[in-house]
Amino acid sequence: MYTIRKVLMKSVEQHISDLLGLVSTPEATELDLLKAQGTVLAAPIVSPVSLPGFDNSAMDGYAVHAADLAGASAEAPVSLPVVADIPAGDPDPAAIRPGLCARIMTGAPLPTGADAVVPVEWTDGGAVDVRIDRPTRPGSFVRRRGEDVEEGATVLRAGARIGAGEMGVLAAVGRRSVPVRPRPRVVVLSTGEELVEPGRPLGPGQIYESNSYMIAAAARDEGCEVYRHGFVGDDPATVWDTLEGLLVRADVVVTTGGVSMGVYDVVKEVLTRQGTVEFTQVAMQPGKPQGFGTIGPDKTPILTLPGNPVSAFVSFHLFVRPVLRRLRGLQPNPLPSVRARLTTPVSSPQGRRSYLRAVLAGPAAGDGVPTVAPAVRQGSHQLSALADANGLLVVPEEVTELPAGALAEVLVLPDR
Ligand SMILES: Nc1nc2c(c(=O)[nH]1)N[C@H]1C(S)=C(S)[C@@H](COP(=O)(O)OP(=O)(O)OC[C@H]3O[C@@H](n4cnc5c(N)ncnc54)[C@H](O)[C@@H]3O)O[C@H]1N2
Ligand code: MOO
Ligand SMILES: [Mg+2]
Repeated sequence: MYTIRKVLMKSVEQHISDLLGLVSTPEATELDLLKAQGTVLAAPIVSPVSLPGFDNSAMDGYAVHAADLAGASAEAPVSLPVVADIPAGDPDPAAIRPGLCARIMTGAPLPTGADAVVPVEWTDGGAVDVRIDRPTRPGSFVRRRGEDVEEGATVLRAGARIGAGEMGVLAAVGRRSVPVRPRPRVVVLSTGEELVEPGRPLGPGQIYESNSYMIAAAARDEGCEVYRHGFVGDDPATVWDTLEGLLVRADVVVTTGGVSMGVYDVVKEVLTRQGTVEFTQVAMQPGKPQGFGTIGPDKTPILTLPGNPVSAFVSFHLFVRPVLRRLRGLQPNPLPSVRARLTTPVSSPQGRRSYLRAVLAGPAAGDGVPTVAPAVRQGSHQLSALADANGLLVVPEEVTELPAGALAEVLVLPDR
């Protein structure tokens, strides 16, 4: 028997705010630098060293007293005796007296006395005596101690995401490990009796399971540690037992399928009984049926996404992503958005905000406005256009038609 209930749909914003109520940013943990990529700093990083740590040469050349080269020119080069060779890593180069110079390599400590470096290209390259054909100034091609980072300076703020640049800075100031928010552990489970693991033969009425792969990939792109359990059929006891068994691995559980109005919509059935998960309809397309709450003794947050693949994809980017960002220690910002000009007209249901898969491209006209081409196939089951889409075109609730040439908001999907 169907139980039919008219539900007032809630707004996308309200749903996001309800979901964010489920999670808070966890305690810090210390991670080895190599394992910290993609995590978020829990405390500012103060440098215990200066960068550079000592005055050193910016060029391969000669360490000189600038005053010795006054008046040097191509016609009247100055010749200086070369009294030392200073490679990078030289622990204690001898002082250079006026009238003398030393060969010096990039990164090598500037010897006491010398106040400038002359690049080898400005000389005859001599090893015993060197002829230099132009003057220089004190400080020329010298990298000063502390000119990049002063000892005691804050080099990274709390909340910074550790990417390649941050990694470089951390290593450069000598950090071996860093205090970060632990990577959220995301368990992904799909449901549906019709599903078959890719690679196996398909029977009549069956389809390949794709949601768990897609959602797991999206969560990994968000810096999470993902356990993709795959899928279970539509048996309520199996669904519950599987979920319960997975809780030890999860900071958050994401399911797909079984949340709509069907008599086999098992996720809704099982979790409604638990009483801690709420099922609702959001005024959007795709992605209308949504569920959220907590399960198990530790009140693990669970987000139940609709089973249609495109609905699950859009739900991830709108709803799961901000939750994961908060767990990671980032601001739970929505996807960035741009205004773009539509290449073809689109239509959208009254009262629901549409998110259409689209391809954003550079401006076609001289007005500098990017263009947005909505995919032709927009059904919630038609996932082919997901492969090319780099944006989600937003059509507001009250708008049912947008003509070609109209300006529209486009959410920018993360780079892959
Ligand atoms: N009478 C109504 N029927 C439906 C409504 C409604 O309001 N009234 N809503 C529709 C909308 S909108 C959506 S979205 C779907 C949501 O469905 P469920 O979350 O219950 O998901 P299922 O029924 O399990 O599956 C829907 C669809 O997606 C395919 N699917 C499911 N899981 C996967 C997977 N892991 N990989 C690939 N494909 C999957 C499944 O085979 C179905 O075709 O409900 C509408 N119905
Ligand atoms: O809302 Mo469903 O997610 O349109 O296909
Ligand atoms: Mg269903």
